[in-house]
Amino acid sequence: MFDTASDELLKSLRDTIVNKPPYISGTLPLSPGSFKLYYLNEGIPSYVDFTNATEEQVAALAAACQPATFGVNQMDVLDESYRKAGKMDASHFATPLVPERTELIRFIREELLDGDDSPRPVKIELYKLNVYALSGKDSFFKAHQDTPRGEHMFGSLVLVFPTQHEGGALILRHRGEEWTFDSAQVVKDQPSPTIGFIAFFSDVEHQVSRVTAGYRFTLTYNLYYDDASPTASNSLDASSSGANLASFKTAFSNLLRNREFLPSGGLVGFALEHAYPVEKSLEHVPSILKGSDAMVWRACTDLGIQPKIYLVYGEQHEDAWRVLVDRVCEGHTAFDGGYAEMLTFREGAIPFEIIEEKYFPKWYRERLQPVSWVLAPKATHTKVKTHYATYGNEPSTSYTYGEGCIIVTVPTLEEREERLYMKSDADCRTVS
Ligand SMILES: O=C(O)CCC(=O)C(=O)O
Ligand SMILES: [Fe+2]
Repeated sequence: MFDTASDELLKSLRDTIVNKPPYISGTLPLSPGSFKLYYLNEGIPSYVDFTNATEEQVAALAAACQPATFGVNQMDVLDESYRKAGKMDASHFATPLVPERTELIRFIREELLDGDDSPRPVKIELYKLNVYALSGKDSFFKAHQDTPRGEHMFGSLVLVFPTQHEGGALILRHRGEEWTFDSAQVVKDQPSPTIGFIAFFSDVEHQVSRVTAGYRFTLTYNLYYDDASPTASNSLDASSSGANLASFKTAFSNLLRNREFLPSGGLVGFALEHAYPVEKSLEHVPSILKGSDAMVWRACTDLGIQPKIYLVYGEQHEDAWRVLVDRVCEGHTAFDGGYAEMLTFREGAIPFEIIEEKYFPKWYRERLQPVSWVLAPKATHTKVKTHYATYGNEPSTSYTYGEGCIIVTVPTLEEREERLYMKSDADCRTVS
C-alpha cells in the first residue's frame, strides 16, 4: 500500500469536521441557601453567605485561605509571579451547592459533551475554593492546563460566586483560538442570587487575569466520566455533533465509492483535536474521546472501517522521518541511530513519511506506509510523559497529556466495491 489521496479529495472530508468551542459558560440562578459556605476560622465554625456578605466576612474567609501553589512537572511550587491567589482544600470547608442537583449536570452532558457522550454518567468532584485579591493586592493565575487526575477525567468546572469585583476574567486558548469569560460582569447586578459557571475540557489552556478590585471566590471541580466505556447508544440527538456525524459519514462514504480515492487502499489519518491523559497504554483512549475526535471514531466504526489510536513520534531535525506507534514508548534505549529508527526496529513502529530518495534506505522503503492525512499532526514530538514538561494546577504524578491520531485502513477499491455489491445484494433480498 503506497497510495496517498490527493488533498482535493481529502478536503471534501476535512470540511465536514466542525469543532465547537471546547467550553460552555453562563449564569445560573440558584436557591439562596446554595450561596452559604461553612469553614473553620482559627478553629471557630464560621460561614459566609455570598448573597449578602459583608467586607469583613469575605476578608475573614480570604484570610483563612492559604497561598495557592501549582504544579511544575512532579513538584508543587509556590511562585507568586505565576499564580498569586489563595486556596482552601475541599476538606476544610462545606458547601450546600451540589452541581449534580442543579441544571449544571445537564448543561455539561448535553452541551459540553454531546452526541454519543451525552448519556454517559458524569462524576463532579469538588476540588478547591480559590480566592483572588488576597490581602487586597491584585492576584491572578497565568496560563496553564489542569493536571489530569485519572484517565477518565475529561474537564474542569469553575463556579464564580457573585461578590463584587473587577477583573479576573478567564481566558481560554485551544488550537490557536482564544475565548474570554468575564465572570465579574456576568454575576454583576443580577436580580436574584446567581452563580457564574464555566466548564472546559482538560486540555484547554486557561488563565485568570488580574483581579484589581474586590474579592473573586471560585469553587473548582474535576469532571470525570463515571463509566468504563461509552454507552452503546445508537440514537444520536439533534446536537451539532449529531448533525456533523451525518455529513461526515456521507462525505466519507462518497470518498469510499470514488474510484480515484486510494484505489490500492491505504492509511487515512486524523490528528486528534484534543489531548488525553495517557499513562502507559492507549487502550482507554477510544472511551474518552471528545468532540470531533469522538465523531470521527464513531463514523469510521459505523462505516465498517475499524479505527485505531496511534501516537506519532519523530526526530528533532527536520529532514528525519516520523513513525506511528500503537503504544506509549518511553525514553531512549541505547541504539545506534535516531529515535524513530529505534522505534521501527525495536517496537514495530510504522514509518509513514515519504522522504527524499537520498534518505530512503531499503529497510525504510520496505516498511513505509504513507498516510493520507485528513487532519495532519501538528507536533513532531508526541507529548507524552517523559517528553512533556508543563505547568499544571497540581504537580503531576503518573498521568500526563498525550497527543495522538486516529488511523483507519481503507480497503482497496476492489474490496470496497465488493462490499457495496454484497450490501446492495443483501438489501435486495430483504426487500423481495
Ligand atoms: O479560579 C478560577 O477561575 C480558575 C482556577 C484554575 O484554573 C485552577 O484552579 O486550576
Ligand atoms: Fe486551572
